Amino acid sequence: MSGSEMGFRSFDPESSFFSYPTSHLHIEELSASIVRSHRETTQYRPEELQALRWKVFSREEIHAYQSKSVDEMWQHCAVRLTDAVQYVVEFAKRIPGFRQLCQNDQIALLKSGSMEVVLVRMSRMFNTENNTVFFDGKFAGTELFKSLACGDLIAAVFDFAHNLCALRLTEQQMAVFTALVLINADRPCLEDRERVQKVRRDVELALSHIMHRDNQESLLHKLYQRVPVLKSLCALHIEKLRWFRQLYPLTVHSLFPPLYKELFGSDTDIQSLTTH
Ligand SMILES: O=C(C1CCS(=O)(=O)CC1)N1CC[C@](c2ccc(OCc3ccccc3)cc2)(S(=O)(=O)c2ccc(F)cc2)C1
Repeated sequence: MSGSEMGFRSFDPESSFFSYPTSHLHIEELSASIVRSHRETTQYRPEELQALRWKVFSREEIHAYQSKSVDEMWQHCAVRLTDAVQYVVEFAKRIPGFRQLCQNDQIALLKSGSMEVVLVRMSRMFNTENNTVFFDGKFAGTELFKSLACGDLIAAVFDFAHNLCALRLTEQQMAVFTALVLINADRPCLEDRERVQKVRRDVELALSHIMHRDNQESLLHKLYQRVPVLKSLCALHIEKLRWFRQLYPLTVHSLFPPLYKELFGSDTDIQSLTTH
């Protein structure tokens, strides 16, 4: 092992956090740990999705979804989104660097990043050949979501999933990319931004390492280009939620999952994430 691969730890008296040139071994271990966490916290494995790929909704089934009321369909998607977010919370908690952050910063990163990770994970569930996404056990096109009355959000969600799916990331690349989406030192309300940046730097090294190993470094800039689109998608979701909440305040208040309201509602403090 060369000197740089050994990586020498130097204790930084100012902080309890070792500041060391990241060793090659540390990055390999971090990548493996993130991939393992991803595998343990995705609701469907790639081979399962492959098998389901052509299982599409019938015209009658699509009609049934389109006949749902706006509030019923919104509630349905809110419940599914909350389910998916809970898997993202579990994924985050299993990322070595994430666990070492203070509780408030873990919550701040999840509040601003969990939806983005769901949207990235959604691209695994996308079929670019017929522009459908896995939903409620089968693959659905945008027309199925008509009763949500937010066609621009759905079109943008599908567009993002299609473009990312077309990059054909491996599960390992997807895993480390979602960790990078989550661990972002520019998020609002972070107490120890520097510490988040240190963890992020290692995840960035892990992603470069994996893309280099797979001979796909050309994908890196395409991946980084997708990040601002994620941000705009989440802003559009919040805007639509505000519109929906004005029309159906009681549905949001009494029928939406508490975690959904805490994450995406007005700035209420997040109880359920801390009790996890
Ligand atoms: O794909 C997942 C999961 C990803 C992680 S996983 O492990 O692969 C299991 C599946 N999703 C989980 C939830 C899903 C979701 C995606 C975006 C979304 O945007 C915000 C929103 C909220 C309320 C109304 C409209 C839009 C809400 C839910 S979904 O419901 O399937 C859904 C899908 C498409 C669509 F056009 C609208 C909803 C995507």
